[in-house]
Amino acid sequence: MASVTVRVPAKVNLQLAVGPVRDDGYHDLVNVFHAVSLFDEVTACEAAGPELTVRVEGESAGDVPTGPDNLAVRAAQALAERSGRSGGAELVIRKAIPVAGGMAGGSADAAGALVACNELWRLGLSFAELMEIGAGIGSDVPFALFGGTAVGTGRGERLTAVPASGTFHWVFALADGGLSTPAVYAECDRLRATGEAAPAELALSAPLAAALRDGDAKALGLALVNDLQPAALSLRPSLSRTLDAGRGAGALGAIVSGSGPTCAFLAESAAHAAEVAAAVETAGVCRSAVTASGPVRGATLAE
Ligand SMILES: C[C@](O)(CO)[C@H](O)COP(=O)(O)OP(=O)(O)OC[C@H]1O[C@@H](n2ccc(N)nc2=O)[C@H](O)[C@@H]1O
Ligand SMILES: Nc1ncnc2c1ncn2[C@@H]1O[C@H](COP(=O)(O)OP(=O)(O)OP(=O)(O)O)[C@@H](O)[C@H]1O
Repeated sequence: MASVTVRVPAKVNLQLAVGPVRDDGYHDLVNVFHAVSLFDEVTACEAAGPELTVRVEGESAGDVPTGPDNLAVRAAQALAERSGRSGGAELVIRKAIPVAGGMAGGSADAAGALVACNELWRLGLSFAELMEIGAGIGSDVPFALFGGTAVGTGRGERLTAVPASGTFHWVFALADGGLSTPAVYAECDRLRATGEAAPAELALSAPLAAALRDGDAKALGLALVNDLQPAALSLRPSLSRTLDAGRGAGALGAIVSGSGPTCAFLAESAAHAAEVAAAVETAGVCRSAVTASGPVRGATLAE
């Protein structure tokens, strides 16, 4: 039976500037996404009937819904509706991206399902059409298709590539349990309403853009900024110990990834990343630590 497999990267946010809450409940952002080499794999298999089913494999499979709420199923459903084809497929997700970890794992699976089903069903939709359908599923989905390093405006779905040179080496400290993205945005609003946090300027950071252009990891480490970090720390105070452990191990930058609770550390080299990972694991401040590099391509058909 025919099947198509797509590999999709996780993201870390290098700059996450969050504006005031909008009437539709979303926040306007200046969101610099960076795709890293931590991948989920989505396989779409031909099915006999018109049903869309999903199976999830991997350590954290138990935390992922396997019904119509699964973001990969929702994406395949939206693709079927948009193309007028009543699609049937069995989706298999091999999960390596932490669930509810601030690394857009669910969005990656949605992007993977769009690319895989577009191919399996021979729909021939364009990249731009897949991006548009993806934006209807979640704000982070278009970037999982786009990949590389890019700035997202609006709610994060309007993307422009950001020039970057070289490879950056990362460590991700994975936490036990996740954080809810809406809850972290709501906490950010609350902290601002009480004066405990100040709203950011919605502009691409010039030092960050220069560091990316020059491939300067030291400068990039200093320029990392996440407006959701105070909110994630407020909801999960123990993350400050995780960040401190990475800084203590000589990381060039330490930041909560998106809405958290994963913490991201920038290292000087692959060897330095392995040292930082070992140090944060030994400090006992995370479930485990993994190394990765970026930027990498967005959702890509496997050979
Ligand atoms: C934190 C980030 O991961 C950074 O890239 C994203 O902004 C979140 O993107 P996502 O998980 O794809 O989020 P969505 O599924 O679009 O929205 C989930 C919820 O997050 C909040 N949300 C999301 C994006 C945004 N620009 N403003 C928001 O306030 C809203 O409460 C929304 O109901
Ligand atoms: N395929 C999927 N993989 C992971 N979670 C999924 C999936 N489909 C639905 N979900 C639900 O979405 C919630 C958020 O999952 P996800 O892993 O995308 O969070 P996240 O990485 O914090 O997202 P983001 O960084 O985009 O805010 C999970 O708690 C889970 O219930």
